[in-house]
Amino acid sequence: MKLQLALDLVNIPEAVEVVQEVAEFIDIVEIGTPVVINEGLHAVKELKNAFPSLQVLADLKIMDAGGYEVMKASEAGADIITVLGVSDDSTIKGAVVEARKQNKEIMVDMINVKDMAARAREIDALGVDYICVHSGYDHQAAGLNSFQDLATIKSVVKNAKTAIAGGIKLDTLPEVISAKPDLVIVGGGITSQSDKKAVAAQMQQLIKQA
Ligand SMILES: O=C(CO)[C@H](O)[C@H](O)COP(=O)(O)O
Repeated sequence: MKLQLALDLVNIPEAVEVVQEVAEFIDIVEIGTPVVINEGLHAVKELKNAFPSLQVLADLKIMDAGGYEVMKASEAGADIITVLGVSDDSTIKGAVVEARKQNKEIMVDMINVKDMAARAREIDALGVDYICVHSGYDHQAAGLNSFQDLATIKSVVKNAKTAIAGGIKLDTLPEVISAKPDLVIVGGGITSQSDKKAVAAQMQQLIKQA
């Protein structure tokens, strides 16, 4: 099981500063959608240059033109690129084809997918690398989480790795770990803490014990 740090509410220098603090406890650093909107794919390039030993995920949440957008993120140095599960199969297929050419990975974000089991089965058959259940900020504000969705996709996905994101904190991490995803994604659960290093270290320890 791996730990991914999601960076959403920072600029590039702040992102570098946060990762410096917690790099030894994480496997993947995510350049969040708001960071890409504010800073462009340049943020991916800067973070990959600063931390070459970490995998960098570009959270583009691609909805169309999968091949082209994966190509651009790959050029910037992304190792993993996100595509939305609600997008058309042709978009996901295009993303996978381009990722294979560039030796990169595709994560499908299942945010707002209505029939989780049926869509996860279809997406798994498209050859993606990760399928991620996700309660975004708007769902979190409504008190939702993705714990049940994780169990649902785990029961149908045969090939892809499974991931979970959305509002995971130190106190909810044990419940997440007990469902055995391949990847846990944490943003505010680390970045909003005053001692980010201590929290990331505890999270890594819980994951390693699992
Ligand atoms: O993609 C995102 C929002 O759309 C976030 O990166 C993801 O939800 C993880 O952050 P947090 O743990 O703060 O919810």
